Amino acid sequence: MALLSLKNLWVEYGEKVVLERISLDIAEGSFVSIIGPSGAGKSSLLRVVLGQEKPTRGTITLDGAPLPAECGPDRGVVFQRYSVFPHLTVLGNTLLGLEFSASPFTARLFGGARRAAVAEAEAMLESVGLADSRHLYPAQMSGGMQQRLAIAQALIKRPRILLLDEPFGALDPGIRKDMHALITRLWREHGLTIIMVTHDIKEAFSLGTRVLTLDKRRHDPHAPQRYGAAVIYDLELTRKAQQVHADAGADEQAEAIGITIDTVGNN
Ligand SMILES: Nc1ncnc2c1ncn2[C@@H]1O[C@H](COP(=O)(O)OP(=O)(O)OP(=O)(O)O)[C@@H](O)[C@H]1O
Repeated sequence: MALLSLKNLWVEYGEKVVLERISLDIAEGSFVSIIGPSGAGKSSLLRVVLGQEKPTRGTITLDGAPLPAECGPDRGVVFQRYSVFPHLTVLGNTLLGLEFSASPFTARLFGGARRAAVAEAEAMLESVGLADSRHLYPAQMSGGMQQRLAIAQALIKRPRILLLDEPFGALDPGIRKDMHALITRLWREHGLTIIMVTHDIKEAFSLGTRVLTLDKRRHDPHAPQRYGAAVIYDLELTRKAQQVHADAGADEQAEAIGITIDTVGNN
C-alpha cells in the first residue's frame, strides 16, 4: 500500500484554481522531487501534505487512513529560509522539538529525561555536522549551517515524511553540493520518505527517485484563474539514471534523461 495517497485533489482560493485533479500514490522510502513554473502550486501541494491546508476537493490518506488535520510528528518540514529561533543556541533549537513533544505547555525537561534529550540532540547535531557549533546562536552561523540546523530540528522528532520546500535555494553552489550529500545520507539512514520542491532541475534529478512536474494543462486566456496545474510528467528514475544524473554535466543531462528514464505516468 502507498504511504501517501492523493485522490482527485483540488486546491482553490476563491475563484482561483491552483491545483486540479491531482492523483498520486507515494511509496514509502521514495524521494520525490517536484518542479514546475512559479505559481504552479508546488508549495500549496506541500502545505496540503503537511496538513496546513485543506484541499477544496479530494482526499489524502496516510497508510490508508485519512490524513490527520494537524501536522503530527510523522511529518517534518524544512523551508528555504527557516525560522530557527534566534534567541536559542543550536543545541537549544534542536532540543526544543523534543521538549515540546514531552511537555507541550512548559517545553521544559528535567533530570534524566533532559540528559537523555540532550544526548539525542547532540547525536543529531553530530549527524548533520554541527557538533562543534552547538553553543552558537543562529546569527553567528552561515546560511548552510542554519539549514543543517533546520534539518536537525525536523529530524529530531523522527518523522517518516520529510517535506523540503526549496531547502537549498538560498545557498552557494559549493554548499549546496555538501547539503545534497547530507540529505541523501539522512534519507537512507533514517528510511525517510522525502518530498522536495525545487527550481533546480539538476537537483531534482540527481536527488530524486521520482520527479513530478506540475503545470497547467489548459489555459483560458479570458479567465487565467479558471484552470489549475496538474501533474504533467511523472518520471520514475532507475538507479542507473540517478547515478548518471548525479555524475553528468549540464549538457549531458538531457541526453541521459531521454535514454534512461522510464516515463511511468502522464496523468
Ligand atoms: N492563501 C492564499 N490565498 C490566495 N492565493 C494563494 C494563497 N496561497 C497561494 N496562493 C496562490 O496560489 C498560486 C500557487 O502558489 P504556490 O506558492 O503554491 O506556487 P509555487 O509553485 O510554490 O510558486 P513558487 O515557485 O513561486 O514558490 C499562486 O498564484 C499564489 O498566489
